[in-house]
Amino acid sequence: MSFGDTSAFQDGITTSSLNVKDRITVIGSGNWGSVAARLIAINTRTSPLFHDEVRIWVFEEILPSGEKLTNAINKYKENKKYLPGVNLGPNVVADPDIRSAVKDATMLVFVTPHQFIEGICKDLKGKIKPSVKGISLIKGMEVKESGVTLISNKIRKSLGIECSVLMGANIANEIAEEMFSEATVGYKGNKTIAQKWVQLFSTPYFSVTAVPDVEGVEICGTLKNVVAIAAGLVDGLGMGSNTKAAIMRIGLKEMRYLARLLFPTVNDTTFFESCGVADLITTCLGGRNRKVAEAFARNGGKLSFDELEAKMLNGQKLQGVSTARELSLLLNSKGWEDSFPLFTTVHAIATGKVPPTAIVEYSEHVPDELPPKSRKIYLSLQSGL
Ligand SMILES: NC(=O)c1ccc[n+]([C@@H]2O[C@H](COP(=O)([O-])OP(=O)(O)OC[C@H]3O[C@@H](n4cnc5c(N)ncnc54)[C@H](O)[C@@H]3O)[C@@H](O)[C@H]2O)c1
Ligand SMILES: O=P(O)(O)OC[C@H](O)CO
Repeated sequence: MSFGDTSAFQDGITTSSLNVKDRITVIGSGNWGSVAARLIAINTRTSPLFHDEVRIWVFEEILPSGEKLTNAINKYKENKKYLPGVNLGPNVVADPDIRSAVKDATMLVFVTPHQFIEGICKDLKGKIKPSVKGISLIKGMEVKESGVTLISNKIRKSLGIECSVLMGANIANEIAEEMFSEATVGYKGNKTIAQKWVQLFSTPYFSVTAVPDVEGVEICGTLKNVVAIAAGLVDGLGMGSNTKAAIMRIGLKEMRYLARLLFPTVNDTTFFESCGVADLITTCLGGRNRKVAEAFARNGGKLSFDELEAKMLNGQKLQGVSTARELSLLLNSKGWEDSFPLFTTVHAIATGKVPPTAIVEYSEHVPDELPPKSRKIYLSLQSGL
């Protein structure tokens, strides 16, 4: 049975075989969170596997109209701030209280900017039954002195629940407009729950496939945001398609190399799923990281990424700049900087240590093994750092 073929699931998972209907809560109501809730709500309205209602936890804020975002979502069935003009579905119910939002949920969908997951896990610790299943749509990671923690692993460890991931070439606004897209579920061990996630998300225009490589899927989604910053910089510098293609190729190579250093079990074939090369392409062509990086380069770095994010994204958050910072901590602590010139240069540019033009001023070489520390890889940072 093909995992992407949802019709076949009627044989695998039925209400009679499980005998319970799952209740879904989406944790996060930004741009992608709202679209994810909309996709899920389409399926819960029709599938006997799920309760009709989809709860969505909202980080409360006041709209320019003076209304609370939560009240506005419940009244208009629309997220006027993060997904204006799109009906979320009659069965989407917003709740600003995270503990009440997850009460009775059996399946939790985590979809917030990655910097907020620590606080969310603290709020939920001890409140979630171990039988609850989680899935993370969050593209990011946590780097501390103790090492790298992927967000799904943080959720697993903090809340003591199973956690899959869903990543892919998924610019949320396009999926809201029902343009055909693909996504990849990454799972560990439990195939049955992966099938259920596929069923929860799949629609005729959203084709989901599952692979047993949770780290591979998640690290692709996380690292491509840094490559998208590099792609936006070359756009802002007025360079052409060849340059951008070169950036994407080098970025993909660094993604693969780092993925294998951190998680040796990562499967090469994962890079050919939607979460890999397809997400890299769409983000470098049409994503927010690309867009803000282009503006950064056009301004010659005079406005910071934080300033541009606030000015251009109306509350939406970039993940690429913080991921570049986290990568820099990691690469520095491991002595791996020379092997990742693109990742390293993006961080140096974002922090103003070198100008945006530095993105094309290195000679690329990514060896198969860790290189000797003395190897000089790129030109710009020899003088810049
Ligand atoms: N937007 C996309 O096209 C897209 C597609 C695929 C994956 N993703 C990933 O999904 C994740 C969520 O992205 P998004 O687009 O839904 O969000 P977003 O960029 O629209 O972020 C804004 C969200 O952050 C919330 N927020 C602000 N301050 C907060 C706080 N202190 N605590 C908790 N929440 C707070 C806001 O209320 C809002 O819901 C990210 O990891 C992103 O990379 C996004
Ligand atoms: O808009 P971005 O750059 O955050 O990218 C959005 C998605 O991750 C694309 O799959």
